[in-house]
Amino acid sequence: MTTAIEADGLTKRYGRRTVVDHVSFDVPAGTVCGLVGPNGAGKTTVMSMLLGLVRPTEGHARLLGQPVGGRRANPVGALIEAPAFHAALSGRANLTQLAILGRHDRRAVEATLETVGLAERADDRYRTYSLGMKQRLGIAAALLADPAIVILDEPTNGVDPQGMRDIRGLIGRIAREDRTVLVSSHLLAELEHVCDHLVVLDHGGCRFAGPIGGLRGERTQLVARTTDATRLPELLDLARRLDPAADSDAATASVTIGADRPDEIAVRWQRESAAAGIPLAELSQRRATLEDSVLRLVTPKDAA
Ligand SMILES: Nc1ncnc2c1ncn2[C@@H]1O[C@H](COP(=O)(O)OP(=O)(O)OP(=O)(O)O)[C@@H](O)[C@H]1O
Repeated sequence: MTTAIEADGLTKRYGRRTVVDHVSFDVPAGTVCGLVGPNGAGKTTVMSMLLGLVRPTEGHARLLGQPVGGRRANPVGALIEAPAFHAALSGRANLTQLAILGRHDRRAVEATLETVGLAERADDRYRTYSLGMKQRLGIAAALLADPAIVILDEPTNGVDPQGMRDIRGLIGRIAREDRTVLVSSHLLAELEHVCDHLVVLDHGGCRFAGPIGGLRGERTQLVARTTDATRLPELLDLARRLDPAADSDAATASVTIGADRPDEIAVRWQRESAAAGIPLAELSQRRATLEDSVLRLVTPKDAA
């Protein structure tokens, strides 16, 4: 399988601060890869290095085998930060200007307007567009040169739920056109249904990189509910002996733990709760969601 994006030890320091720390990952051609992590994790900086906009302090990147920042232009289109369009011009006029400036085929304007679902509103002024439409026009601009790789930085940021769904659908369509998409978000739930691959960043470091199946449903969780909410702290103490990352939820008087061997852990937990005299109403198993799995990889805010 061809590798579309190759990050090899990418590192960025600003003064003494390391904001991206030896990040390495490969994205196979034709896949959608999500780049996720909390605010400030380093997503934009990694994307900027892949685009040659920021020079790595160490490490290097290749796009379809070509070094980033080398002599040959990289086959990449991007939406990074807010797209800069002329408010008084229509979507079509804005794209046409960009096509002229970039010496792209003018027919690409109509094709990309279709792809991003803006053909019907193409003659309306940019300033009348919703945030979701503005982002889609930004994606259209990224597609003008017919790039093999598309890099989108937080394209759904601030967009309403319908707009988000439109953008997710669009990302799927772009990938089906045989392109590789790298898309970032601090909200995994937004991306999990469109991504094949995932790169998880936290405090500049790479916590996971690979096919999403490697994370999804990796662990089972046990949820125990007590009928006596005053005993919840004790139940949590017991749970933390089995899984230091166990967490409690006061609203449901329940405690959740991750368990690789759920049956064995359930028996132990039941026995120890009974010995401590904590009444359990329910002990159930559920598959950890992808978000649960990713949250386990990133440092909680209060521990940062
Ligand atoms: N030019 C710069 N000079 C100094 N520090 C910078 C610069 N650019 C980014 N940083 C810092 O690097 C860290 C990572 O920033 P980056 O924008 O890459 O994170 P992010 O994951 O994209 O965050 P967000 O989700 O908030 O956009 C932040 O702490 C940021 O303040």
